Amino acid sequence: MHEKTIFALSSGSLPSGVAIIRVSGPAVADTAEKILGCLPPPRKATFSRFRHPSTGDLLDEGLSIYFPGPNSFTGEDVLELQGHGGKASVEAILTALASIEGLRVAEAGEFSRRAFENNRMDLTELEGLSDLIAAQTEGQRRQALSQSQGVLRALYEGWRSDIIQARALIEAELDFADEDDVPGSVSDQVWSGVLTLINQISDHLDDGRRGELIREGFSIALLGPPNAGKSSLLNALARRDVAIVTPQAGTTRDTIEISMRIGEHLVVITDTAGLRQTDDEIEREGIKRAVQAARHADLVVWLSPSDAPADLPVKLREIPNEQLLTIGTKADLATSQCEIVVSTVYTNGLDVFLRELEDRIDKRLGHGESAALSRQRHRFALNECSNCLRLSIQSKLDLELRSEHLRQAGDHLGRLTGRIDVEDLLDVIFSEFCVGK
Ligand SMILES: Nc1nc2c(ncn2[C@@H]2O[C@H](COP(=O)(O)OP(=O)(O)OP(=O)(O)O)[C@@H](O)[C@H]2O)c(=O)[nH]1
Repeated sequence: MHEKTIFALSSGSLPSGVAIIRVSGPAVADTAEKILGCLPPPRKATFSRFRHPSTGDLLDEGLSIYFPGPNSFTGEDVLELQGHGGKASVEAILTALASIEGLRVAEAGEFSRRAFENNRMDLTELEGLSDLIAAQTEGQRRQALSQSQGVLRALYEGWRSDIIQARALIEAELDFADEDDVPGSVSDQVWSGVLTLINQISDHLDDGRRGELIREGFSIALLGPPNAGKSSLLNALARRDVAIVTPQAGTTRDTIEISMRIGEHLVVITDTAGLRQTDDEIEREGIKRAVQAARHADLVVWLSPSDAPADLPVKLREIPNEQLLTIGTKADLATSQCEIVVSTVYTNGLDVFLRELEDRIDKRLGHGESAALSRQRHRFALNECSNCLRLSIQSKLDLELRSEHLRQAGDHLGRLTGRIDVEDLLDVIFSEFCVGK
């Protein structure tokens, strides 16, 4: 239980129609008495006048809602004041709250941190909540919402409890090994269960980074020879002049990125330097970066000008087919062999090109049909868990050692949901949150 009661503006930037100020902690009832004159009935929106606790001056009027702990967002007593969203109105209430003994302004993510500490949410649910607030696309919203509702928590806690149960059986076998009434074959069942679990974790990890790509953005690199029209295409997609376009070959030297939505997903598109042999040191560095961008991209679009078709250079031939899309550019100048052709001068073909991109992205990222891990942190913990499980099923090892590997595997999952040993992680995780959340 925290001694201090915290408060902050929890709604968005001001001015706004309505502003919500949230107060959480042991002094909520006292605060309500001082500001509202009484504690409102639990979980009922109540019309209230907000007054300064010492002068009695009317500051604003609106709704107040009291959520008694532990059934509140933070698990503590919570009071929400919904007033007018003017800067001065909000400032007056925040100042009045600050004048009350035992109250202080909340730090970024502090309400959520209290929710975690009071077992209202686990770490994956809180990360989902943080992603939900940051979500810009339908895909991100859907993924974040289901994560905040506990899809990953349920999955990982289920796996952890399977491991704990397996370990209990092994420990029993160790304890009663000398007694006749414990069948020696118990452990055979346990290890086949662990093997199933290893396969489930491996399927969950082997998802083409779907959840991470939905969250961070699917990356597309535009590559081609100089003057193929890469920067023109980037500008057409962005609908603004992001990159310099000139008739001079080799205009783009560095990589240029834009973020945009395609269909339901966030996409990061990178314009790159045209690929050619050159002695120019700066251009060579640009080309090196272009090749790197291609290797890291989830999809490479190769631009082949219709009036001077260009094959994919040798150094890019290792890119798998499903990660490559060749399009013909400058369709207004000549006929192209490519299935998809665009002209940025007459802006034709762009809709077909965008549809193709959307199809490919949807195929890779899906529509949130199954729970997907969404952070490197999850991947790391699951890999570690899986490694420990693999060690545990090695029959040549001592049973005690195998049980210890099981314990470690469970602990990696416990760390993932925040059930154990995460103090060092919390500052990093909650710093992602905004004040008031
Ligand atoms: N006719 C025609 N010209 C185009 C089209 N797209 C681009 N161009 C012209 O082609 C030239 C090169 O275009 P950029 O978009 O700079 O080509 P780039 O591939 O980025 O070129 P680098 O920076 O040299 O790699 C410019 O003069 C553009 O106006 C098109 O669809 N049709």
